[in-house]
Amino acid sequence: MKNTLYPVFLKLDRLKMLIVGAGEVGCEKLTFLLKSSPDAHITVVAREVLPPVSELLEHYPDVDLNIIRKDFEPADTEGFDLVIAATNFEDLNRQVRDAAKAHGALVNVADTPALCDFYLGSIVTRGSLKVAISTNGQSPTFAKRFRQWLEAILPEETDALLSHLKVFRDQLKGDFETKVKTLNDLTASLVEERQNQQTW
Ligand SMILES: C[C@@]1(CC(=O)O)c2cc3[nH]c(cc4nc(cc5[nH]c(cc(n2)[C@H]1CCC(=O)O)[C@@](C)(CC(=O)O)[C@@H]5CCC(=O)O)C(CC(=O)O)=C4CCC(=O)O)c(CCC(=O)O)c3CC(=O)O
Ligand SMILES: NC(=O)C1=CN([C@@H]2O[C@H](COP(=O)(O)OP(=O)(O)OC[C@H]3O[C@@H](n4cnc5c(N)ncnc54)[C@H](O)[C@@H]3O)[C@@H](O)[C@H]2O)C=CC1
Repeated sequence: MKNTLYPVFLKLDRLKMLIVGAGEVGCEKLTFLLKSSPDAHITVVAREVLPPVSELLEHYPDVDLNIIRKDFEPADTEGFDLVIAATNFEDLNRQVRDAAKAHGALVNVADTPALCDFYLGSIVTRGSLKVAISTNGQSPTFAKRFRQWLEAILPEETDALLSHLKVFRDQLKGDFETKVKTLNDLTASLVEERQNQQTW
């Protein structure tokens, strides 16, 4: 099966996100979102809210997380750029999707991949480096395990290396072509030395 998804890296501090449903799945999505993007602006609308969701407010004291305990109404999706439907009712999730689409948002429907405009991925972070993993919806568990494997093998000094490269990059003189060649020559050993060292 060909994976035609196109990954992008969203600046969630500039967007408004709504999550409808705050059970196991809403909580999981929210936890991973905040872990990666604690500067996100997130509103949660749910009839009932699991305690771990409210506890996130203690874990991220500066977070812009607005938890509203109420039944979902279509008007709740107004003004949001991204909407996640994570209730335990398929029909309700579809209603959330329809309302969100009518308001121009991109939608993720947790129980129905066919209705999703985007999927959430497994995420590995090492300072400035971020790797997003998707299995095309085939096996989120594989995505999770692959994340854990990458987390285990990525050296701690990865972020320091990126910082050094940024300093070097800023100091480079010459035209674009010369800069590209210098940076490629400098980093060639990263690929050569590591090739065939680690396998999945
Ligand atoms: C399509 C997608 C839509 C979306 O949610 O965005 C989707 C859909 C579904 N997930 C289901 C189940 C599980 N999901 C997880 C975990 C994760 N799910 C995530 C993403 C995605 N899940 C998107 C595709 C990603 C891709 O392309 O690979 C991760 C990566 C990111 C995140 O959630 O933030 C996160 C791991 C985070 C991490 O640890 O790094 C686990 C494992 C666990 O929790 O241990 C299970 C149980 C085991 C199993 O079923 O595999 C079900 C069945 C529900 C049911 O049966 O009722 C559906 C619906 C369906 O497939 O029909
Ligand atoms: N994408 C994914 O990674 C996964 C998706 N799922 C699917 O996600 C869905 C949700 O599962 P859980 O979180 O375990 O369910 P849950 O029962 O723990 O939580 C459901 C949430 O929806 C809220 N809700 C229900 N009716 C509502 C209404 N009218 N208005 C506002 N909020 C309402 C509940 O109060 C609760 O907060 C299920 O359909 C499940 O199949 C399950 C596992 C993983």
